[in-house]
Amino acid sequence: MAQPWGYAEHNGPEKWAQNFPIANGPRQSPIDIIPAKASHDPGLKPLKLKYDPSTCLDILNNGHSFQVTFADDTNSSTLTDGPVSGTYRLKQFHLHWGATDQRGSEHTVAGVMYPAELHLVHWNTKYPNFGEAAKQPDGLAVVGIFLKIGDKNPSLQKMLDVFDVIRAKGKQTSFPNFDPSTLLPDFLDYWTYEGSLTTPPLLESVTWIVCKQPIPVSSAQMAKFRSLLFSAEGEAECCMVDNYRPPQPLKGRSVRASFK
Ligand SMILES: NS(=O)(=O)c1c(F)c(F)c(S(=O)(=O)CCO)c(N[C@H]2CCc3ccccc32)c1F
Ligand SMILES: [Zn+2]
Repeated sequence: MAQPWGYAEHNGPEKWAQNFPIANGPRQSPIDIIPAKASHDPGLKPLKLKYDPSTCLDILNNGHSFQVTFADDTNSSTLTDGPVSGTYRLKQFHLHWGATDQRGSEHTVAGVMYPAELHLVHWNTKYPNFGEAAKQPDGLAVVGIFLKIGDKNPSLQKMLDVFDVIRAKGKQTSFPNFDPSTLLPDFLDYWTYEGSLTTPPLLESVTWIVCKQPIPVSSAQMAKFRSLLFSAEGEAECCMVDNYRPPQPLKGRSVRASFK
């Protein structure tokens, strides 16, 4: 069985290529986004995100992040337009963050790291399900939203309020009627490029849509994110921090901007 991957010295991003050789592939994520080098594409449509809170199911500590999972058996919560064609269904969202407020995002902007980055993972409904879509070059679309230290975020607080129940790996609790629209920035200007999952299996099936405008999070809320554990109950406690992959080589890819 492949050695379980993680973010520690012995099983972290520098070691992933041993079990997942695609880690050195041509369209890996994340990347450093250099705004001056991104080309404005007037053909890019505004992002259309339609989320139905009744599709929200539960929140889980999966040992790599926390993820909020959605019912994806109908087109109730979808991403359309933007850089994609067709309809992509919301599967889950999760977060990456650092051990301090100075690091934690996966994408960087001209080398600047944010304290955290939210990912809303969607799959292309031209394929039968997430697993099949994840194997296709146009199978997934992930919306990335940066978190920036500022005011307390009441929407993030709704998740933080149940963190005591999901502190250890494998813990899950129902999380009904959460509206992910409340996590979106006011303006949905974005950069987009062809990339991959940023965790194993690192599949090169993601159209990345990274929003320029961050959402606020307080430093106290960031500290609460760091109270989660990578470890399961009964194991030596290991704080869930620095669960981010660093930027990967662009390898000739272009980054387009939806804005001037
Ligand atoms: N940054 S990212 O958007 O590339 C990305 C992650 F970074 C990440 F951690 C996860 S995960 O499910 O929390 C753990 C790995 O499976 C997923 N989850 C995806 C990958 C595999 C899978 C299977 C079912 C549902 C969601 C996912 C993910 F798409
Ligand atoms: Zn992610």
